Amino acid sequence: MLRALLGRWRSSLSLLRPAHVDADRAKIAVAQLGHQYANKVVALQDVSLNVRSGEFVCLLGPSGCGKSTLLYALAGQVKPTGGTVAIDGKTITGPGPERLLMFQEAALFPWLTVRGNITFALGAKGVPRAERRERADAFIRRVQLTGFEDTLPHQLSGGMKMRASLARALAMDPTVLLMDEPFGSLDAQTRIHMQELLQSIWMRTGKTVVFVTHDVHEALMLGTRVVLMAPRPGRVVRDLEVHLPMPRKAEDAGLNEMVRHVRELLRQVEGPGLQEPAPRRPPERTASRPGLPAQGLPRPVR
Ligand SMILES: Nc1ncnc2c1ncn2[C@@H]1O[C@H](COP(=O)(O)OP(=O)(O)OP(=O)(O)O)[C@@H](O)[C@H]1O
Repeated sequence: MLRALLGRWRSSLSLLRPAHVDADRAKIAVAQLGHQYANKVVALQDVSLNVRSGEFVCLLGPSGCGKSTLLYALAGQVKPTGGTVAIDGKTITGPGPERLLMFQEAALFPWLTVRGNITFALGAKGVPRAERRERADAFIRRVQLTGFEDTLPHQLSGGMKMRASLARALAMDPTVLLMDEPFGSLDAQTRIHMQELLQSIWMRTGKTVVFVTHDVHEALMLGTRVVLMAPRPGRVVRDLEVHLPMPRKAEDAGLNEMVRHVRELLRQVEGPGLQEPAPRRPPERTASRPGLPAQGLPRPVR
């Protein structure tokens, strides 16, 4: 019995392997990235990370380890103080239409319906008026919101708002989707539902996704790769490929064994001196978020 359990544990952990991706084969190539904020906090130090096209990479780590700073540097919203980010071999200098950033807030225009939010975004992208409605409805179907096309955001639940936001993001057709704890404010059940939905959409569309989370289970449920980060200074400490088959189920035994193992790895890399809470963010960072219909639109440079 014990031998069987040990065997199963070993076999699921063998599905977690160090990642090695050459920069010249990468969709996203991050090289020796560093970022120091004006208050001298070193949010990132010497971060190098290569992401293949079509990978689902989860940035995982405790509060303050620089996950969001790295994500915003990929979006071109943070100008790093050192190093480079290249997309398809071209160094980025700011935001671009091939990358789209999604936040925890759904950021829908409150006066527009679900369909209206999407057709507005399609209009901004230059899609002809005649095509917008049909395309919007196709994405509404994809996120399972059929029947809510004419509903205003305040009439939707948190999960439904997030689905509408995801439909709008997909309608913009970026090749890279950058997601900053998008399901962080949802209840546990809705969160699992959203994870399953996102996974099935990712499997069909093959988008490159970089997804920030501090939830180990979420990272292993979704990621083909998990990048473990540690704070002060923010850095990458492990880069692991997850070879668990997809689609994954939240209660899958192999997944949950892996979760326990990665939690232990995180405990080791965090160390005793890192348990103190991270300094609070300055107010301007969050103040601009509520109600900000800002998918893909410039956010303040931090
Ligand atoms: N605008 C800013 N000005 C100064 N320091 C900042 C700013 N934004 C973040 N920081 C600091 O940079 C470090 C990394 O922050 P970041 O938000 O990137 O970490 P994180 O891992 O995403 O944290 P969390 O999980 O809490 O969102 C932290 O110490 C944070 O206090």
